[in-house]
Amino acid sequence: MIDKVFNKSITKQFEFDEEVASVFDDMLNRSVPFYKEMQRLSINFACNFLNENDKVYDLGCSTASMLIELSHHCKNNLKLIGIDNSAAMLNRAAKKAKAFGVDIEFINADLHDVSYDEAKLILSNYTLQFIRPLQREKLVKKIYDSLQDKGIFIFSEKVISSNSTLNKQSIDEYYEFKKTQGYSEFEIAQKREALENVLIPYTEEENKKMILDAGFSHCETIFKWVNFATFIAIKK
Ligand SMILES: C[S@@+](CC[C@H](N)C(=O)[O-])C[C@H]1O[C@@H](n2cnc3c(N)ncnc32)[C@H](O)[C@@H]1O
Ligand SMILES: O=C(O)C(=O)C[C@]1(C(=O)O)C=C[C@@H](O)C=C1
Repeated sequence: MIDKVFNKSITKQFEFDEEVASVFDDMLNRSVPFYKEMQRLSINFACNFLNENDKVYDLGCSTASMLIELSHHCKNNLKLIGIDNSAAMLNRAAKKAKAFGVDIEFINADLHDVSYDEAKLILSNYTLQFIRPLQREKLVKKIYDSLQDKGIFIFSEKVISSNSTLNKQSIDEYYEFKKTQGYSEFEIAQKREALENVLIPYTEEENKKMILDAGFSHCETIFKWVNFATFIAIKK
């Protein structure tokens, strides 16, 4: 279904509710520049590290697009677990996984309340940005603690620039991108307002610092388009 959520005046902050879930795949494809390329690259990097029966978690899995793609491209059999606190998203995720014949365990819970034991790979795309900063640092520490030695954390985030001029130019560039994807200026403005204080982006440097502070030995940007970045972090 086509995303028309912000075609009307907003009455509340952005939420991953039934209305958003029902159009979410279209929303992400049209709102995140190079979303498919980010998936392709993340999966190629991830597969190099994965062995038979490794456990893979996707934190904030939404409709399970990433886990389904991963299962199609990795030659090894994997234990796939998707976690999300939106029941509306997980309903769709379960139907999609069934339709694609992919075995995924879904957990409907807050990311703070479940353990990701013995993970070889943890994925989290555009989700940490929705976690309050103090909680975010704690969650990243938990991710680090849950990973096996030599485990990998791949995550994507909307990012800001610490340079205010470049930051403004980046936002303008992003809104131009949204227009090319068919969103009107009204829709763009409505969504911007709904996301205020809900989506809290860090700079690329802040993201890397948070990762290294949690104990990871290495963190690298594997993809970036203006204000969207994908990182890979390695546990020694
Ligand atoms: C932008 S979406 C993620 C997109 C998805 N990773 C993908 O690439 O298709 C963020 C997801 O995180 C979930 N989420 C946000 N905060 C959460 C929390 N505290 N616990 C569990 N899930 C959360 C939302 O319900 C939503 O489905
Ligand atoms: O910042 C925006 O306006 C966006 O649309 C980006 C973004 C994201 O980065 O997650 C925000 C909310 C939706 O989950 C889809 C895309």
